[in-house]
Amino acid sequence: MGLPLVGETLNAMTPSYSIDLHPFVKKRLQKYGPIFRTSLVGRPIVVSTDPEFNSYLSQQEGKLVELGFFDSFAKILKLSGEISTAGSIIHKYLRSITLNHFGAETLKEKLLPLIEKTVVKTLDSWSSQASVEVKHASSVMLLNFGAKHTIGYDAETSSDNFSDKFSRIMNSLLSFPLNVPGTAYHNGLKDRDMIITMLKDMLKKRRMSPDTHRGDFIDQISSDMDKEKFLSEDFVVYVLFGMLFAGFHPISSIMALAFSVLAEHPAALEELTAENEALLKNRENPNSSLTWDEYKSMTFTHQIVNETLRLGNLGPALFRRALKDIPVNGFTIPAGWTIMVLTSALQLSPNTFMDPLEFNPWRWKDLDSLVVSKNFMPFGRGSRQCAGAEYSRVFLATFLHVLVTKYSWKTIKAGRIARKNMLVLGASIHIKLSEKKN
Ligand code: HEM
Repeated sequence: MGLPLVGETLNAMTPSYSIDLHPFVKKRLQKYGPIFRTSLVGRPIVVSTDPEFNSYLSQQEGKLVELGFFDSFAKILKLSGEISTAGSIIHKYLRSITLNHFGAETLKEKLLPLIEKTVVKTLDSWSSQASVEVKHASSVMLLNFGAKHTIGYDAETSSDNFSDKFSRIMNSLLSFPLNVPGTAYHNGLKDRDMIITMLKDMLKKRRMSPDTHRGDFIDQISSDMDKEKFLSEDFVVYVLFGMLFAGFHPISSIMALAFSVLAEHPAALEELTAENEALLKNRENPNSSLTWDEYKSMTFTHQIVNETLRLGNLGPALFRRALKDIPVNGFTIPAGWTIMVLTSALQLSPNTFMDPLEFNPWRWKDLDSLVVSKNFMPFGRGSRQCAGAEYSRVFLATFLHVLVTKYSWKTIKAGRIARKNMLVLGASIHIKLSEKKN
């Protein structure tokens, strides 16, 4: 359990320059086996990489476990107890409103061409720059797109610069939770408060002019405030904040990682390009937008997305809180403890994925779907599975589609892949993008 108060936090936060599981986890798995305990940021925690126990827990939402967070995360992101219980009215509401605005139907009917347009415009601007830092530049694209469809934010006319503020909040999540002026954590809290104030103002404006229907997320949630008691002003603002936050960091990290792995695997890049160029060749009008059927048919592109999600392990753990004492393998997880379900250990397990650290998109052709469902869960599983999963997949596939059909790139500065701490992947890579000559 490490030292009093800090526990083993400092070990877990040490950066590691490999795509592999963080050494903090690896060492303890070797020493103690697939379930071990530790103490991080002041909390006693059980870490589980045991597929059977993890699978059992996923069926115990609301019975033995509920959503649990580190206190420091919860404080920055203003996560509240109200969303912890799976299946509660609040959880169901949040799930349904997210799917309503970012789920498969909306993607198919409305968002896909808008995503393509945004990617085309963004890559066009990247191609005029001498060097682009992919992680940051794609975060800006994703945040601005997500904010437009969540709160009607217009990055071109607004002076608020959401993307810089959110990047700083992200950094504060990676820092030691010391709330003293000058620290990244303190600055993150300040940026969060500024954004919360802006969101409050936006919500007030929408509430004052209910007739100007824009059909976005904030429109729906502000009109639902008249029907649902739990939608207080504070709660709605934190939901809006959470939606904006969810929409940029993981997808942009996967985009940065994709540039790295594709540059190192020319055969994969070649097959990806051939698949996407074939889509254009088979169209009556090569300039028409990507259709839903085309998106669904991009088999190899989906394999690239899966393999990058597997290696990237962007949601490397699910956090739960034990509601009761939970017996496991002759031990007891005491009620109130946090349980970290380490899905990343499964995604990098040689038992399922041969040579697990190898980027091998072809492996997905032969993997059994049942094995995949138990061992590959970048978006979680069960009743809490990510409501933005399809949106993320569509964004990633569309991004790759436009990238490889229109552009080639040179790596200017190879990003060192790093796990910035045991939970977060960093992959800063600088590229020069050039339009392909036909
Ligand atoms: C690559 C991108 C993403 C990854 C890897 C990811 C990962 C996850 C994971 C692992 C969970 C389950 C958490 C748990 O069980 O404790 C989750 C839940 C969730 N995600 Fe995502 N996410 C991504 C993008 C998004 C986006 C873009 C949105 C919004 C548009 C979003 C909205 C949500 C919501 C609302 C939930 C809660 C679902 C529920 O409790 O029913 N996510 N995400």
